[in-house]
Amino acid sequence: MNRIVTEPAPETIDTLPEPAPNEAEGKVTPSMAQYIEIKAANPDCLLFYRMGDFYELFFRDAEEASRTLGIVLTKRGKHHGQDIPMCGVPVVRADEYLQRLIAAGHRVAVCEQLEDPAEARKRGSKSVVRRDVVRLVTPGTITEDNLLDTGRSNFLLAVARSKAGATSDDDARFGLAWLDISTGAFRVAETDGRRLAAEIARIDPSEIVLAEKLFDDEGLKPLWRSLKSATTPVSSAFFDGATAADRVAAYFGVSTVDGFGLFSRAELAAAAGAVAYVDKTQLGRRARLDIPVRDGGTAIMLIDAATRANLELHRTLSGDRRGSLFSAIDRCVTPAGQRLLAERLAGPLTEPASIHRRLDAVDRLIAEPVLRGRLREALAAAPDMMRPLGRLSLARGGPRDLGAIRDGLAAAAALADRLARDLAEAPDELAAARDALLAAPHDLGRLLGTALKDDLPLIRRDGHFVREGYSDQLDELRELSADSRRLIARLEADYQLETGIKSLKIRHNNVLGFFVDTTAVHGEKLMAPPLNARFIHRQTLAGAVRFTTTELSELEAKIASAGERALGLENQIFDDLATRVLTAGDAINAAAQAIAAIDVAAGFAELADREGYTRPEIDDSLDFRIAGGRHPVVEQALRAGAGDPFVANDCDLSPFAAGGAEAGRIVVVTGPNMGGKSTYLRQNALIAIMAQIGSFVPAASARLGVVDRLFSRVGAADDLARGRSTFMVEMVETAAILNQAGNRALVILDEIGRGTATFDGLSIAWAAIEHLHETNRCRSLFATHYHELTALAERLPRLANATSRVREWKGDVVFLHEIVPGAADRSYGIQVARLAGLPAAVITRAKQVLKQLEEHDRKRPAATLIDDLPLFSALKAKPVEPEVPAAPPAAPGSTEVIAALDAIAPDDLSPREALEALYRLKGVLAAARKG
Ligand SMILES: Nc1ncnc2c1ncn2[C@@H]1O[C@H](COP(=O)(O)OP(=O)(O)OP(=O)(O)O)[C@@H](O)[C@H]1O
Repeated sequence: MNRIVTEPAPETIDTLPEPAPNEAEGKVTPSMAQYIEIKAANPDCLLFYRMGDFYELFFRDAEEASRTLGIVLTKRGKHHGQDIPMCGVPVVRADEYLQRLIAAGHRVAVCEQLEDPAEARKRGSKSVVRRDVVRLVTPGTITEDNLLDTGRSNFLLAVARSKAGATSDDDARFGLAWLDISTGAFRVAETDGRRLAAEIARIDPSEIVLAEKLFDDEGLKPLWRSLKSATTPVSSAFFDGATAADRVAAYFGVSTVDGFGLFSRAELAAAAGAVAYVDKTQLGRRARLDIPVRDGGTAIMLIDAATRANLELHRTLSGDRRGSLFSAIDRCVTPAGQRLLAERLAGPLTEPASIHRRLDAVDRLIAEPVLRGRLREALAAAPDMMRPLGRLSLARGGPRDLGAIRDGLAAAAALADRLARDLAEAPDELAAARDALLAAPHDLGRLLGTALKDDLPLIRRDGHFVREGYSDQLDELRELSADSRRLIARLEADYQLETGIKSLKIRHNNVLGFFVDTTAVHGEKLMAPPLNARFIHRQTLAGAVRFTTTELSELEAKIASAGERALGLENQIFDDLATRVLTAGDAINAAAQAIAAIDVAAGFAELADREGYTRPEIDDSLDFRIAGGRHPVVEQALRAGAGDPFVANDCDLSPFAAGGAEAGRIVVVTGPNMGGKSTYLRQNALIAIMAQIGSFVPAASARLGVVDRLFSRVGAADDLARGRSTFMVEMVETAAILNQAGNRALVILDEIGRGTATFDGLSIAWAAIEHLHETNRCRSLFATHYHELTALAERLPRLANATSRVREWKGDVVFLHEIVPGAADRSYGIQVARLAGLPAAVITRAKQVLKQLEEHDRKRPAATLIDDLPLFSALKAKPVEPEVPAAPPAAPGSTEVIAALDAIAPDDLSPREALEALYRLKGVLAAARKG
């Protein structure tokens, strides 16, 4: 790392670990003692130790940071005879380095100088500049824009467990409290052990805090380990149930939390843990938080982590936003809108009325394209107000944050005006947003408009952000310093005249202040009488000599004092404006949320209009009838690529009279590789999600009974970190589905069982379908290459087959991507392999092998196999008991052999007859195998 030091370092007495003579004997210098003390108080953080213009890191911290950041590791002095490793980052670029450290999973304690080094010097030459940690930077508690993703909330989640009355871990109640200190959002919910993982996946926190005991709990360790979020164990005292309510009340400055609504013990404990952790990391600075609200809980579609990942809701499996459902449906123009959309996508609703409330707003904005265009224009001019508000509450805000509130309030006024004027009989959601915008503190917006300049600096330290005309006093001081500058210019002209040196200049730098600058030749003249009476020598450089004069020093003092007073005044004005903003914080936040809600509704309307989506019909039934459905992401990708149209497909999983009103259909989809099976499965799941977040859907029509839980088992990936092979992961996910799906769930299973030997896989797939049909009784889509499974439709009344059509043309396959009723007989795997470029020799050989295998297979077709299965003989007679596990497929011929064995009475046989019986048995088996 390059360091250019142009001036003496401001801190001279406190240059930490300079080698001191006594260190060799094991003693430490006062500055080292200070470092060690602060580091000891923050053992789990990298310590950013402020020294002048740098944050320095020492010892192991330095080694760790230099590795993570790729910056040079140097050494500075000795400690107990050993070199002290050191590295540093410039304060001006600290954010960038912090971001990388946080992303790499570190926590950073920022230790600042709390006084001017000159102050410390006054206490004696040995004294050390006072320093302390002012903030812990952790993944869940950041507020800076460049550390955050603008379109994503940054949640800190606190998890508390209450075992009261529970008999097992699954029964234990878990309190969840999650907050985003950058926006103030604060929610709580309660869940049980079974739903905990799915809830955490929905919240998608950046950091989780929990009591050490919970962190070390053997039963929960696999869950913590599986999470991407940083997990931070803290003392159990953070979650102490006895003081939780008081702690939360104290944070909000109220005497009781009763006014916030009813919270369970577990929820309160979690909320207390969350605010205690905020206090700990912000070191007493009070982050502005909304009053905690109980989250929808049961009114939200539960989607587990694997399903979220597989369906690529927020990001693709490779971690990109591009290619995800989010990016396909995001037409928001504000960061707050994007965050709200991401949150809605994470938790689709399950109450038809709430869904329709959102759909009504979208519907109306589709019907009013001119108004929508105007609203979106106004929205685009609205900066994020939530995060600036968060920073101001933590005294971390700058002039641009005040500017964002000013511009945000102006946009809020324009939006409110537009809605009030142009939208008669507004649907509920838009009416509520309009009212929140009307109630925003518009006077304050106007005040900020008169107080702040148009273009604002990032930091307040150097002033220059208050507009002329706002404060008479400030204007006077500015005038004074402008006057003084004019005086200096006049002085320069006078000196040139007096000395006859035309090149004489008055200049300024930070070390000398104002000075008279001449060349070396002219310098001689000024140092000689009579001019030396006026010009006092300050500095001689290679080509220049510098002087000062009494008038110049006086003027400088005047300018400095006017500048200092002006700066002081600007800072006072800043504090005053920031206080006013914080006082109106709740109303500003409500307006910011209203802006986000309008943005999402208008974005959905834009999306539906441009993409030809329709309004889904949603109710409490178990229907699932989609006509002309499309995959929102693939459709857009095809259009952006070769421009191919997406082939729309129907899907009907609705119950029907003969199948029982309380159970949906299962559709088994077979068809060639590349035929569009996976796309079809996913598109139907995505349509359900889109409908339930309140969006129109890519279909000609869609009638859906709400889905309360969505499961998917698609794609295959191993999880070596958790010691699970691909097949094991598949089975764990399948087990979760079969154990948990109720009749309101939607289940998407893609190629179950393909990760193992054919018969094992087929048997598992088989049994899974039966279980879904008989026990889970939920709406399901099942894609498979086991064509044998299509025969199940004859026996399971609510099972239907669908297949993806292909056309064969001169030995090639053409994929039509049409999903039609019926079953496929082949997979065309070899044709697809040829398209993929497998060597011709391999293709030819594969065809030979396939032919032989098919001939062999013809001798025992699938139907015979099914008839052989004891389960199916039983099924014909009476329905299967749900709990009875399906029997595996029997080996061909076993029934006949068993019957023949049954007929033998060994005690009645001579040895010769026994031998003959054995030959007979072998004969029966051979005959059965031949078919
Ligand atoms: N309805 C459709 N309209 C147009 N193109 C489609 C459609 N469905 C799928 N495709 C295209 O076909 C490709 C293959 O689809 P998909 O992966 O769904 O096939 P699959 O049947 O699941 O294949 P495999 O059995 O090999 O997994 C997709 O990447 C997509 O580009």
